Amino acid sequence: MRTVSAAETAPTTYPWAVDAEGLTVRAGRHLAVDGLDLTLGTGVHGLLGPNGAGKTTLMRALATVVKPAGGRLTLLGEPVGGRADLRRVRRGIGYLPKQFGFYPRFTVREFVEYLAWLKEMPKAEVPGATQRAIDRVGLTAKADARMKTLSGGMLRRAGIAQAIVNDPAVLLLDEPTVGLDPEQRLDFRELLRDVGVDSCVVVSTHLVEDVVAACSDVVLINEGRLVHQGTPNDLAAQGGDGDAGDSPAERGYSALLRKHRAGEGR
Ligand SMILES: Nc1ncnc2c1ncn2[C@@H]1O[C@H](COP(=O)(O)OP(=O)(O)OP(=O)(O)O)[C@@H](O)[C@H]1O
Repeated sequence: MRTVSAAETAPTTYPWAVDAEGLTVRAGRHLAVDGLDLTLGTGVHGLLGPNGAGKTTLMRALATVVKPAGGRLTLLGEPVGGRADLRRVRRGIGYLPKQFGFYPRFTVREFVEYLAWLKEMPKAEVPGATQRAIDRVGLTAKADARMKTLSGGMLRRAGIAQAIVNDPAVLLLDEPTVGLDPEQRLDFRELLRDVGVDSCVVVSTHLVEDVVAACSDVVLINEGRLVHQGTPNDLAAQGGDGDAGDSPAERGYSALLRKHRAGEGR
């Protein structure tokens, strides 16, 4: 039987899981998110953008790792920023950073359990939730292997397991498919679709094909601003024969960036 998480039983009185208006976020001294307007609800949102677009910085703000420098950000109905108490919001978030740390001598199970504890999950739920998360990412056979013995792709799957262990209402995955083999990427897309049925999933990636296959919504940002938001079909419809790319969606991506850069005078 599946345990119902706190995130699921919490009243959902907010229209959007993520609601940002004029959001600015600094990365060092640089304003990496620069006046972003964005609303995200239930579903799988693919976050696309060229190197340096601000994807990682945005993800860090959504994960409440970094506070906004300005504008408004509301997560799960709670305003973030200032002196807001973020504990309730954090219990509803799962986050896989691009680079994540771990104790190499921990087993996969210990690693996931430790993160479940940090997320303040009720103690009695932790073992079952940990096993379920490990099973969902296909690491059952490695549950008791030490983290330092895992391959790159397996490590990333352990990272995904800790991100989903609390059945988060908002799941943030920063380049989660790096290192996954083709079979694992297919399984991962299925997992995303599954989690996205009743949660808000945000996946940052450079792989346009992953977005087309697994996402219900595409968010394209450039220089910290929203360039386009729509379905994968909308994205594909933006491109033409003259645009760079091997697929309609890639050509749509190139066309939108080209128009955005021209509009900004670059
Ligand atoms: N610590 C920092 N100090 C100064 N500038 C930074 C810092 N971290 C990031 N930046 C700058 O902020 C901008 C956004 O970086 P960010 O990592 O959010 O982009 P990204 O879209 O995730 O890029 P990539 O696709 O290359 O991972 C870039 O111009 C980057 O150079």
